[in-house]
Amino acid sequence: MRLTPTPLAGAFLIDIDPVEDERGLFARTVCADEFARDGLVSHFVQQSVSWNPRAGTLRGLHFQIAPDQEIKLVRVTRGAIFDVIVDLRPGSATYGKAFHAELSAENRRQLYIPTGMAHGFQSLQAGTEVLYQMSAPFRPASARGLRWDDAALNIPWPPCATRTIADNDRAWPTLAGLTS
Ligand SMILES: Cc1cn([C@H]2C[C@H](O)[C@@H](COP(=O)(O)OP(=O)(O)O[C@H]3O[C@@H](C)C(=O)[C@@H](O)[C@H]3O)O2)c(=O)[nH]c1=O
Repeated sequence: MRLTPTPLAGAFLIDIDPVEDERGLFARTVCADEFARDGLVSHFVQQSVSWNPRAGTLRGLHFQIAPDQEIKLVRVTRGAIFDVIVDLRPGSATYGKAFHAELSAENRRQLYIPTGMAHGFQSLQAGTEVLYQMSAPFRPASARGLRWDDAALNIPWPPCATRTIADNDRAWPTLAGLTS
């Protein structure tokens, strides 16, 4: 596995180191020892799947507040996403900054998201399936969101003919609104 730090401290892109032969490939996707070397946790308490039949489906930006803040490990098992995180850690040198990466079934890339970040994605292909592992259980009372199109975040969402977004995701506050 190759762990590459992102500009947002504590967030990593994780790529596999495949061993290939005539049958295909084999590769580790989580390793407690390798994760621990870079300070990553590998104990997750929930795993969830997100199915997106249409391209242009946008989910997010989501996070949970204390005491239910969660680490997420995200990968795509079918299709592709434009995956986004935003640093919401008070006092962080990159507070309010966004980072994005393309995760796909083809590139098998994972994004490790530490606590204190909002997360969202846009599906880039019809029939995209996203698999999450989470370090803390889902608690509806702690679930919060941030506006995906807040101009202050300057996220270069890929253009698409039709965007599918849930009403609650259209109604989250902007970054300025989160702190006021
Ligand atoms: C997130 C979540 C939702 N649910 C339920 C609540 C609701 O009835 C239904 C759909 O929930 P949502 O509309 O919040 O699903 P969705 O908008 O796909 O939420 C997800 O968005 C991405 C961006 C993330 O980062 C995830 O952690 C998660 O927040 O599933 C769970 O049971 N467990 C969970 O972990």
